[in-house]
Amino acid sequence: MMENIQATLNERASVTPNRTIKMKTEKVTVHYGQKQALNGIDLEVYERQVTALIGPSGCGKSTYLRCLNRMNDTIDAAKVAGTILLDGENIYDPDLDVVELRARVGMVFQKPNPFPKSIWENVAYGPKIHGLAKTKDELEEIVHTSLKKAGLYNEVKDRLDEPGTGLSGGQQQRLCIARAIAVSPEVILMDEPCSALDPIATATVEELIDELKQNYTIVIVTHSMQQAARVSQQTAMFHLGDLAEVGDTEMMFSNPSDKRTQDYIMGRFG
Ligand SMILES: Nc1ncnc2c1ncn2[C@@H]1O[C@H](COP(=O)(O)OP(=O)(O)OP(=O)(O)O)[C@@H](O)[C@H]1O
Repeated sequence: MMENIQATLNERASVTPNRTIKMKTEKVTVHYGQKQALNGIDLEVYERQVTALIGPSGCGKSTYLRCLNRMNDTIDAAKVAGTILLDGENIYDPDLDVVELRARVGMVFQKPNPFPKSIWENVAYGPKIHGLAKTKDELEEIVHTSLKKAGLYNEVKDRLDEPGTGLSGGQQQRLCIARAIAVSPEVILMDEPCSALDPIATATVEELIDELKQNYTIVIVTHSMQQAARVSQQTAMFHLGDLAEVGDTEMMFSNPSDKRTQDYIMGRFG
């Protein structure tokens, strides 16, 4: 396992780290009723980089991800406390519109979830409700560009009026990525985006994530150590609601300092 991850790291082109902070959380806690799921998370997410959240099942990765665009607000039992900043601005500021926030910080889920509408409508819906296009031509342009950026255009350009749900799983996930891109997000949150995909579709989505980081800040929850090593520049290891360790992905996998990270990467638990 470790040799494979090391080989993956060696294959990666070396990247100059960008240390512009896009999002920052301070002392973030989440309770579901009486149960505390996050115990005070301090983490910085860097602009135009991929941050991977790893850790054993139930450690709070998805809960943390949902903090970043206030998706926990949609769960009645969830109570979030602490500070969450986007470009230095508190995302709970009363002046900040939550619908606007979720356009700036988009989300792609584990299971591809296209709307039961045409491929075109799936992508056009967001720009329409956010009033991003003044004319039909502009809307058309956004749909085409988003599908291209999601690496799906060539496969669907002749059937844009067919249902999104008729695509393969991997295509559906790229359609969901196109839908997220269509509203010009700054950050894209991905919750195990490849877990329902086969290895070939997974490789396509991973390549896409690598390209997307040129324009977007990405935070991805993954159970796959290989995937974290392949796609991310920063890795955050969660354990029982704590942030066990965070650092440069290469450093985390080659020389983790926390025993919990070592054990997890070596496959001793989780
Ligand atoms: N809607 C909810 N209501 C109550 N408890 C929840 C809810 N969502 C998550 N939890 C609890 O919070 C803790 C963290 O869950 P979370 O889903 O964030 O972990 P995770 O690391 O993403 O897990 P997995 O890798 O299995 O998806 C778990 O104990 C879980 O049972």
